[in-house]
Amino acid sequence: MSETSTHQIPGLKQKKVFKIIVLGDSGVGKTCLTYRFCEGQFLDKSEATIGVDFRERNIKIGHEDIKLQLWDTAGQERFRKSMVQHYYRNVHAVVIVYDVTKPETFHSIASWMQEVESHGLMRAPRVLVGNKCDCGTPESRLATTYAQRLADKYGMPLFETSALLDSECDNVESIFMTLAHKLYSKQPLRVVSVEGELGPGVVTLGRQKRSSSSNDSCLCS
Ligand SMILES: Nc1nc2c(ncn2[C@@H]2O[C@H](COP(=O)(O)OP(=O)(O)OP(=O)(O)O)[C@@H](O)[C@H]2O)c(=O)[nH]1
Repeated sequence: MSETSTHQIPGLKQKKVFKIIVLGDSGVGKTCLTYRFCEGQFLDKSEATIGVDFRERNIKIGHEDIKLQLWDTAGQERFRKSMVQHYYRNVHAVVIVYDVTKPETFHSIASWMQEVESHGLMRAPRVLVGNKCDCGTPESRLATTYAQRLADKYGMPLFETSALLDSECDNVESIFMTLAHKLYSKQPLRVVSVEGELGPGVVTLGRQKRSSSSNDSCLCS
């Protein structure tokens, strides 16, 4: 987990910043979830992330202003490559996402956990998210009890949701707010200066169009 550091520039307002990385196979909906949380709507034309996308949202906990930085990482190995070291620098919390209609994305969780562990983040707050609950039938979706067992094994809360449905907005909110509250209660954490300025080591490489025939996309409602 991230070390505490403070960058103080006289005269500038200081704000606590929590860096949260979002991991999971390609196409599970990481970008749409982070977009839903930061922009309050579904991202209609999501494209495969290259490297990492960066979004942030200011929240309030009690009377304190907090900035949540969400690092939406590429699920495709070829788009991750040497970027991985950047993702894991100064991370405070981790979100691991799978697609409830694609068991293979659930089975990948073990290897995502290994990656998290190899970067020394086993003690960082983590949550597991089953996305695309609007897709398929209850029978075709991965059973909650099954997912809950794995979440329990790794000691992380499970959220099942949909980035697509407006009615699930509060649920998406809970994912990140749960982490924010956990992090806040463990202060002190990294403090950075300057509204809206990205810190060092922040890299955004843009996005690649997701082809409409790509079988890792899903808009089934
Ligand atoms: N039905 C449905 N489709 C979704 C949902 N979330 C995302 N999608 C679709 O799933 C596809 C992939 O979404 P992304 O958010 O780009 O997936 P990602 O995990 O960021 O993918 P990478 O950037 O390749 O790692 C897109 O076509 C989205 O429109 C959801 O909750 N429900």
